[in-house]
Amino acid sequence: YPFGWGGGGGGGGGVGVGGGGRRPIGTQTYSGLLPGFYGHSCPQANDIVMSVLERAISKDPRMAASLLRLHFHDCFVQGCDASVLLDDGETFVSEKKSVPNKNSLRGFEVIDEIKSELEEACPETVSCADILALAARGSTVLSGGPSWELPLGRRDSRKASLNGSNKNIPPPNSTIQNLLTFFQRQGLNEVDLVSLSGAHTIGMARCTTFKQRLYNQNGNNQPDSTLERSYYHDLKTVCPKTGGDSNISPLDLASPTTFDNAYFKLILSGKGLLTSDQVLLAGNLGKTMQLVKAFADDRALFFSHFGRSMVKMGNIGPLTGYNGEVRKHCRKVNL
Ligand code: HEM
Ligand SMILES: [Ca+2]
Ligand SMILES: [Ca+2]
Repeated sequence: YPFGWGGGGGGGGGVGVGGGGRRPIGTQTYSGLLPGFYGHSCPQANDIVMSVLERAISKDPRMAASLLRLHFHDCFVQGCDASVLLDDGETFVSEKKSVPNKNSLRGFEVIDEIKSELEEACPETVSCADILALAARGSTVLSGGPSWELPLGRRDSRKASLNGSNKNIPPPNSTIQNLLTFFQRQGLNEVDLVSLSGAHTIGMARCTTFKQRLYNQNGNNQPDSTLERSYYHDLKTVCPKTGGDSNISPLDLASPTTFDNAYFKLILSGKGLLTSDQVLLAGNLGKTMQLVKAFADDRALFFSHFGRSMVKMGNIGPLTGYNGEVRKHCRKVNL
């Protein structure tokens, strides 16, 4: 697919920043969400999330990455409203069938397990959208990454958008300009782009998402010149010219299950896996190049920016108050 996951640029208008707006209050951004939202109604919510996560991640260390990614793929489509968790409905098609999501997103059973434990402890109280946000933070922490104060109170959508999912999630062969446009559409900037890309410090990617770099990056049957030689040869064994499309390779070959800043160090040595990783440096955009270097140099700096950007991403277009609902099952809307 010459333009990544289909859609490419274009469209998408209006999805994202809706409701809430973004009034600055001190250094925080106002979203209508509050860290203490379940303080009385379900004080044990985070503990329940963490205990399910601990079990799931010790059984499958990649699960932390998969859950972190779920929150991202939720927030970029209609805002952080758990739309990504819905199976096909009567009036909409599941986002699980979109090009970026199908045969790719994982972790739905873990979210179901968290939801069922929460329904037992605090019935009809904690939204699926908040579960995604809590699971993303918990997964980061359990992988050795930072924690942050997490605003809560998102409500769940009554619909999904297959089209929004195809249009709003950036493809892996994006240019730096492309990436910025996708992020700006969600109210996110260059700093957020670089810090949130640092999520690729954990997890895996399928051959199909980076094959073009190995065999035909610019339509000239040549590999991507920004790809380091020995890494290029290693990748070819995982991802042959024909077949093997669902073989997987770590996004951060140095520490694929540890949340650290190795991802940025690898980019500095030409070992970013996806085009979208390597262009943060090779795209020749001063601001993102400087940030890659700064984060490679200073893990604490990366961690503090990552937390801040995760809060910003988590504040995209939430449903609050009487909008939306608290689903009883994360895969379907309430009757
Ligand atoms: C900047 C634009 C981004 C692009 C183009 C991108 C693209 C991708 C692709 C192609 C994969 C591999 C999927 C597969 O092969 O099935 C992936 C995996 C992943 N992405 Fe991103 N991503 C981006 C940003 C983000 C953000 C903002 C986050 C979270 C904050 C994130 C978290 C992850 C994680 C943790 C994985 C590994 C998932 C797993 O192992 O199950 N990505 N990404
Ligand atoms: Ca959503
Ligand atoms: Ca790592």
